[in-house]
Amino acid sequence: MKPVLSVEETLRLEDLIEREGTSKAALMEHAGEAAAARVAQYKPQHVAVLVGFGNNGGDGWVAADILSHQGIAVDVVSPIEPNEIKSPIARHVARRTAGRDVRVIVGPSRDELVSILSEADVVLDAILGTGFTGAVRPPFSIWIPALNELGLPVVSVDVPSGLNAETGAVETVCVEATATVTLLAPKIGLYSGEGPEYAGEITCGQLYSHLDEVIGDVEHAAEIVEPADLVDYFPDLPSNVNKYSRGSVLVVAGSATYPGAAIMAAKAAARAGAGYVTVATPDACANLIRMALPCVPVVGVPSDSRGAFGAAAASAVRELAHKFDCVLCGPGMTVTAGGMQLVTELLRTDVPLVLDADALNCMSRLAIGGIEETPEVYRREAPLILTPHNKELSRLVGDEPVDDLGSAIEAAQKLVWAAGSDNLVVIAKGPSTAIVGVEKVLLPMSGPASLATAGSGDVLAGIVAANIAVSHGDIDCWELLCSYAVAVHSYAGHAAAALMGERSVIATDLIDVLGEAMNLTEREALRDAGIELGD
Ligand SMILES: NC(=O)C1=CN([C@@H]2O[C@H](COP(=O)(O)OP(=O)(O)OC[C@H]3O[C@@H](n4cnc5c(N)ncnc54)[C@H](O)[C@@H]3O)[C@@H](O)[C@H]2O)[C@H](O)CC1
Ligand SMILES: [K+]
Repeated sequence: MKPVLSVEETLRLEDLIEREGTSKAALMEHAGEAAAARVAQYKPQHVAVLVGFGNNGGDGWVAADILSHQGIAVDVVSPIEPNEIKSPIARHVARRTAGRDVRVIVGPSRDELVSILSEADVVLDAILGTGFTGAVRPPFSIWIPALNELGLPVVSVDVPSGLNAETGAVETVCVEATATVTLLAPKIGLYSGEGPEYAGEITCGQLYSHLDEVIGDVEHAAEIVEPADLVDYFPDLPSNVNKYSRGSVLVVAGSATYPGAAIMAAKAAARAGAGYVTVATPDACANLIRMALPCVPVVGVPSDSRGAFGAAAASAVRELAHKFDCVLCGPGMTVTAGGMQLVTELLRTDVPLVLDADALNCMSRLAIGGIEETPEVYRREAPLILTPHNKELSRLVGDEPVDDLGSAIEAAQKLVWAAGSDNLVVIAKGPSTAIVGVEKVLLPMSGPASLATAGSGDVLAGIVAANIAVSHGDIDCWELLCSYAVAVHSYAGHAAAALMGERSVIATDLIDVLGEAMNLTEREALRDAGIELGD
């Protein structure tokens, strides 16, 4: 796993490295080398380097010098003369570079800038980095749209200029990078908010050779899950299993209004490897679900007058629950009094539990002002996995706003820290999904846009439940097991898009390609881990 840092954590890391004997000036030299190396991959003959007032600009000045030494024509565009730069380390490298074989243009008009940029094969964006806050001010508010309009390859240093490195927010304008060379460690804003849209391909500049020895001493906002991290999490299928010992899942879901959600969750659980899946659903929709799922036993439990779980459903489901390796509750169940009793009852069982969709909304009604105020309601010995999207997560924490990765992580941490259990994991779903446990925040491989379709969450919940059932509790890191499930869901999005076209994928397509998605996840993990693949 690769650490992802907040801005404050990055500054702390730089200080720590300085105490170990490597100065910030030396880091800037390495940052410039990393940026120049990334630009050189384009094999350019002419490069324009846009620099700002700060140390991000300093990295750009260093890179400009290196590129010109490689025989590349380099234009450096700066808002001020090198002598006027306030940061001593950036001023030093700017003066050094200006005295060498580069053309320096200070404070160009928009037209002059466009004509300089038009001569370049690649542009290096070293305008603003982690020191940037608020809305972009002139002259950069003029430079950035002019650059974007030209559509040239752009390599951004650390973060695309205009992107808030902490939140991923873009207030006004932001460089649309082809590639970003982030420094020391990726910044959380690259994965949050609008970061993924603007950053292009992200690579990390290795500025310090002993990083592994010090990075553990700085807290990190999150960690990126790499394919090789998942090698221990594939459910294998020994020949001596039977349908029960493979892993059994009870899907408590559906209502007369939303029977399809129960069908999709159950089918996904079966396709994701559970040997025995059963659905418990209100009587009112049981027959319809039976017809749709010939391989799955469907148990009807008492309905209320609207065809949702009724008051007597909770005890009927509790009797069933303890016979299964995992219970998934929520898809399509709607929020009713009977549903709330059902969720309360399931939380009290000792069976691993996945709560999704309206089970989460029922849970958030169990406490006013945030469920984390009453952790005894959801604190339990057995694993509990919550799979909220932003709105559901917001309701769980008393309607605190949750609108980007950072706020989702914060809200999820409130829940897991209040319960304080290793077995509680929140899969905070969004364009960038975070998996939040009491000690870890993991960022699994992010899924394609084809996953943004109704029912996609029901499929993910089924995959998670199946993997818990198949593991039989033999798991040392629930966050990684959840990352595996999210990776399979993402690969299903890719595989379904390849078959159906990205805009045409519907949730049932994801279920049909789950077998292929699991194979893809496994192959990628083995390849990343350097394990030989058979033919
Ligand atoms: N992480 C590392 O190991 C290293 C990082 N380096 C680079 O340093 C920058 C951070 O540098 P800093 O000087 O703190 O900030 P910036 O250059 O990002 O920007 C500061 C500069 O920008 C001006 N500014 C701030 N907000 C705005 C705005 N809204 N509009 C216009 N201008 C704005 C402000 O006035 C300052 O002058 C980091 O990203 C790395 O690239 C080092 O090289 C060392 C190694
Ligand atoms: K930048």
